[in-house]
Amino acid sequence: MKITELAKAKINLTLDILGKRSDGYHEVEMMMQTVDLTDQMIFTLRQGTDITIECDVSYVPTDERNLAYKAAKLLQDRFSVNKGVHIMLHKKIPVSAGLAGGSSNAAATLRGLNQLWELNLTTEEMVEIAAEIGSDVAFCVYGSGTAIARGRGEIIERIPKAPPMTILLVKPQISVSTAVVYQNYRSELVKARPNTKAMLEAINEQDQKAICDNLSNVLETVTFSMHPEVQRLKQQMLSFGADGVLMSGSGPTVYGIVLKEKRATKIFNALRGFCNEVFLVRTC
Ligand SMILES: C[C@@](CO)(OP(=O)(O)O)[C@H](O)COP(=O)(O)OP(=O)(O)OC[C@H]1O[C@@H](n2ccc(N)nc2=O)[C@H](O)[C@@H]1O
Ligand SMILES: Nc1ncnc2c1ncn2[C@@H]1O[C@H](COP(=O)(O)OP(=O)(O)O)[C@@H](O)[C@H]1O
Repeated sequence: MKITELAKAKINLTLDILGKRSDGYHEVEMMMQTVDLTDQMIFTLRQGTDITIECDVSYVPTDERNLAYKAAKLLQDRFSVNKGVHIMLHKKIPVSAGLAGGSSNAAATLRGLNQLWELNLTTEEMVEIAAEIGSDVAFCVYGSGTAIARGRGEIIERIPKAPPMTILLVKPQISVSTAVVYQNYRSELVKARPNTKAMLEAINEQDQKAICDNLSNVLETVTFSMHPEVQRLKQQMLSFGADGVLMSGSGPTVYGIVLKEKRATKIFNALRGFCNEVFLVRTC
């Protein structure tokens, strides 16, 4: 028996930090949006209880460090499952990019194994389990759409879908650690905080221009100071004519919303001249 699931990347339309928590995490308020850059995952039932992972790119761990493995093991232990699985992961989402690739794989594993192992879990039950794997996994359980994430990211309020928009994603050839970025966050260095209410209104009214005007991420202050080339990339995308540009999550991916289709293709080609990893995607 085989189950196929698609794992979508996310971008943060807003990301605000409200304070530091006693558990070491940061209290966040962020608007999350899926885009149609997807990994494909194929789950095949195995005899015995082994969990094995195969991936078509060499730099993703295929052992217990893989978030998909963690999700499978958690389900197996929690529900005393005496079945195994082989997971084939076709990777398209750049790794350590601020696009929640690993989290989305973990969420797709919860959905896939819920079917393969016939666990009959509700979405809400999967969301609860997701929080034990990572802060971004809960949002990814829903598969697609727009939401506000609070707490350490695991409390999800689903909101109306953002309008369909063309997005350019650019992943610079550097690696940033989410933990290090959060550790180095200093609220006094933030000049303008996100206005979540204004962004919500913009989405409710399907006002693309207002969405572009309200993009905001307080973690830019940290990643830009560690890697000035990420800030330069943002400036470049704005000067090329993107309508709104923001770093996603802890970075280093920078995305641009381009409201005119023809202009998006032009900017895409210009960026491909000097960046390896550029993707033209849509909100979904
Ligand atoms: C910044 C964001 C924005 O969507 O995304 P990415 O850049 O990773 O895509 C998320 O908050 C990342 O979520 P995720 O990548 O799941 O984080 P986790 O594995 O739970 O935590 C990694 C580390 O980040 C820090 N962390 C994470 C979340 C949070 N609310 N406060 C924190 O301080 C902690 O130091 C933790 O050890
Ligand atoms: N299924 C997975 N896909 C990608 N990376 C994974 C996966 N499982 C674990 N990782 C590890 O998780 C880390 C963060 O990866 P990723 O989820 O792509 O980052 P981000 O949340 O910044 O988008 C990397 O060090 C990577 O090796």
